[in-house]
Amino acid sequence: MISIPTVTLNDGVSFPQIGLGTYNLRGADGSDAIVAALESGYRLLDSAVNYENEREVGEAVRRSSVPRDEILVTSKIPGREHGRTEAVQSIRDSLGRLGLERIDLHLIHWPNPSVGKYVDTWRGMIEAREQGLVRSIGVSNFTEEMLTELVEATNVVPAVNQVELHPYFPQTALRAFHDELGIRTESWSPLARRSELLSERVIVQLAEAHDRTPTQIVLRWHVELGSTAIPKSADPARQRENADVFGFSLSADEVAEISGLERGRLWDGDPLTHEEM
Ligand SMILES: NC(=O)C1=CN([C@@H]2O[C@H](COP(=O)(O)OP(=O)(O)OC[C@H]3O[C@@H](n4cnc5c(N)ncnc54)[C@H](OP(=O)(O)O)[C@@H]3O)[C@@H](O)[C@H]2O)C=CC1
Ligand SMILES: O=C(O)C(=O)[C@@H](O)[C@H](O)C(=O)CO
Repeated sequence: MISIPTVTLNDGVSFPQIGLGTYNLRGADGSDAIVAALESGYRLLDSAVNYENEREVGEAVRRSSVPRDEILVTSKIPGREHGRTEAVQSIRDSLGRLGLERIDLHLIHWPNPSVGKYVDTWRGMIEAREQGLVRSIGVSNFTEEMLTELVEATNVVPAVNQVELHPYFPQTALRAFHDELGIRTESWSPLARRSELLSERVIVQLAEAHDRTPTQIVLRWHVELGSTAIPKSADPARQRENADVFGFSLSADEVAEISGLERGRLWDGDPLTHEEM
């Protein structure tokens, strides 16, 4: 079994350096895939109300041989459930679907600035944490300005900001801001959804030099940046490949070479304009 090292979040919780994305893992196959990941060493699962797979995630947690306390389950509040009381209710509903007594990390999925309720939603998340419904609270797709607004309004710094991050979009400025505030960066679509990234010359050459796969080079780059990547794979062998990135390292020059692939967001996911309900 692979042992995935952890870091400590700003609320004292131990947080794995690699987790499993679960977007599109649904039904019996989805649940089997999540069990396989837990059995091979994954301890962090990333779900959301909008993935419509909280039942499968909860079932996988119960079916696996891993003790519940060792697993961190993440879910996210969708845009249509923004607001202070709505957030608490959304979390209760997620708990019901998951069949769990506590969610380990809960995030605001998208800020949806035109709706104007993310600060109230954050207040609801703080209440949910006080009520013991969730352990850690954080956000996703938040900009520097939005993070500042949350902290100024509530004095509570999110534990995590989960954002689009891969070698085509390294998020250098936002990561530096996270470091200043003590927010853990989490990378969504860390493999750029298996686009041409994995056949980029620099990635293939580094894979040959380190006797690793291109995917492992990309995921080790996330580790070197200090961001928790949550690659999604339905395949147990690829899940193991993705988690097995702690037996080698990349030099600062190699990290910089990979970051040189920067060209911007791959999808239309600018949180100032992209909204999801
Ligand atoms: N907060 C947010 O707004 C967002 C959050 N997310 C989260 O981030 C997670 C990961 O992002 P996602 O968009 O799924 O994309 P990823 O970058 O994780 O890429 C997933 C794709 O890569 C393939 N893949 C995985 N491992 C390998 C491998 N070793 N070799 C070759 N191909 C591989 C998968 O196929 P296969 O399954 O067949 O292995 C799948 O097609 C999501 O599942 C979700 O949990 C994603 C988007 C937005
Ligand atoms: O996967 C997620 O968490 C999302 O927010 C997705 O909706 C993502 O933005 C997407 O797949 C857009 O096509």
